[in-house]
Amino acid sequence: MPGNVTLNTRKIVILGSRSVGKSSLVKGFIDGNFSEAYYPTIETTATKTIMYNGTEYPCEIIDTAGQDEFSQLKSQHAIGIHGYVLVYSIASRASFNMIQIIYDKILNYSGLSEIAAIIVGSKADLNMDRQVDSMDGQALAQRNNAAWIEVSALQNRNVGRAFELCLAEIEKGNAPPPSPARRQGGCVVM
Ligand SMILES: Nc1nc2c(ncn2[C@@H]2O[C@H](COP(=O)(O)OP(=O)(O)OP(=O)(O)O)[C@@H](O)[C@H]2O)c(=O)[nH]1
Repeated sequence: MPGNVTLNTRKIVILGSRSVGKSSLVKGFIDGNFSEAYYPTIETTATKTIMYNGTEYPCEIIDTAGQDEFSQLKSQHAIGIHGYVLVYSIASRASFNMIQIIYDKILNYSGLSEIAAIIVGSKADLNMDRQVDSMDGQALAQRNNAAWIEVSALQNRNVGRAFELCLAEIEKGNAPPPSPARRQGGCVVM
């Protein structure tokens, strides 16, 4: 939304293996709809305002093409991004294994030691076909200091919550420094 960028605008990127339900998650969040049809994504950006702690954050949500271990992270997915939604399907162990690979690629590319991220187990309605225990998802998130949630776009379960938690992760990192600013040798340590 160029022209409408405010100080509060946050950029969020959705990454994960092909067909895990990234677009369905975004669509469910933006307009509350779900479709059985599968159209591989090239890349789209949606915008929606998320309320957090009484403040409105206009969010640019970038839905990407699915990744595999050989995909190169694009610079626009690693630079200038406030938060990440990393999606695997609870019915696909391979998609779960991709999360750490993607996470490490982001750190490598950006040079950051930590990012604001939520790890999302999608298709939670497919419990009969589950290949990833909730405990495994939680442990992965804990290891990477990320939030975690299971969602179902089909059942419209936890869809909005996933984005709110992502924003919470972003704003945790944006917390104002403890005041007064610590001074060392006359310099303010930022
Ligand atoms: N059962 C179930 N199916 C889902 C859910 N979310 C998405 N799907 C289905 O999974 C397929 C892939 O969904 P997409 O949202 O297109 O997946 P994607 O991750 O955006 O795919 P790429 O664009 O290839 O990366 C579609 O057939 C969806 O209907 C869900 O919560 N439950």
